[in-house]
Amino acid sequence: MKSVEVYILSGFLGAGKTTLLQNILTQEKQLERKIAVIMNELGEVSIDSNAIPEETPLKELLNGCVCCTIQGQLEVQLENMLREFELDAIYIETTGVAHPIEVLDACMSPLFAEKLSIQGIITIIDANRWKDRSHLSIQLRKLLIEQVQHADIVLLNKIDQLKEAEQANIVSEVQSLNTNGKLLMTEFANVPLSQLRNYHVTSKSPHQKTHVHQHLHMRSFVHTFSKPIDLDAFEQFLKEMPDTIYRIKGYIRFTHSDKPFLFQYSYGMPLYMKEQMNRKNTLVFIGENLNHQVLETTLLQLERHSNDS
Ligand SMILES: Nc1nc2c(ncn2[C@@H]2O[C@H](COP(=O)(O)OP(=O)(O)OP(=O)(O)O)[C@@H](O)[C@H]2O)c(=O)[nH]1
Repeated sequence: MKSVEVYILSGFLGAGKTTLLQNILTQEKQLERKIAVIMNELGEVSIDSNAIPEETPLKELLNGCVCCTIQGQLEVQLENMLREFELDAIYIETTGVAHPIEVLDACMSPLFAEKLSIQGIITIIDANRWKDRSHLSIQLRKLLIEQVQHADIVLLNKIDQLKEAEQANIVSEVQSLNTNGKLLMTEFANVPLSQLRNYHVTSKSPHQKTHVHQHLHMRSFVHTFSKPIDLDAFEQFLKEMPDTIYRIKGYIRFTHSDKPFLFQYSYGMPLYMKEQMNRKNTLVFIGENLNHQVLETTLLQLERHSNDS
């Protein structure tokens, strides 16, 4: 029986893991390979799963991080995948705060020794965030560095947002942290599959098994609006919200349009994309030390204010 290739996609919140996965799936489809995806999200709802084509087998691990609280569930899902489908490869998209080595550990269970062939860890970095990482907490900086150090391939993404001189600096920083890995620079995670395949896991140096999240207090918060929101008021909310909210994603309906929008926010940058399908107006917030009560009250006020006439 041939073994199924496994790729682990790692990288901080909003770095471009889902964008990368979409690019990969398009290319894999052209090669007519049978692919499955395992997606792990910190929150209780998954927004990214809508980005995966319907014909691709998908298992979701929600409401916890695969590298600690739900490691056992990853093993179960891998087993289910192998039982249910004839596959060429499985891509595992980890949460933005996962420690890739612990995800690797879960895949290396003796249960799968003959069935899985672990191809490696692909870490994607948001080049801008990397440049400004001194603004992050020590724990987050440490996590970013470890995601780079343990990667077999590092994609330095969002280089469209960097000046050329900055690129050279970041390249040498990343190379000095990971001398064995391969470094590629990307825009919108655009990379030929041939550059990502045929990489085998190098022996990993031991790492301190710190449960980063316990120190980070990284939390997710989900809110569903029942009515449309005023765009200006929403943008004002984004400006005023705590800067420890690193990531927002979901669907939102505005008063000026009858179509919902897919909303993405990472590292201060909002992005709105009109959706054709009807979606529940649910946003997922991910951040450190989120005060759920304050956030809930503010969002309810925003909804009331948007609908006062
Ligand atoms: N300007 C720019 N934006 C990008 C690039 N790559 C991705 N993005 C945008 O960055 C945002 C986050 O990208 P995702 O692919 O969802 O990031 P992610 O790592 O899957 O995010 P999480 O799952 O929340 O951790 C989206 O709005 C993307 O369109 C890039 O190279 N340049």
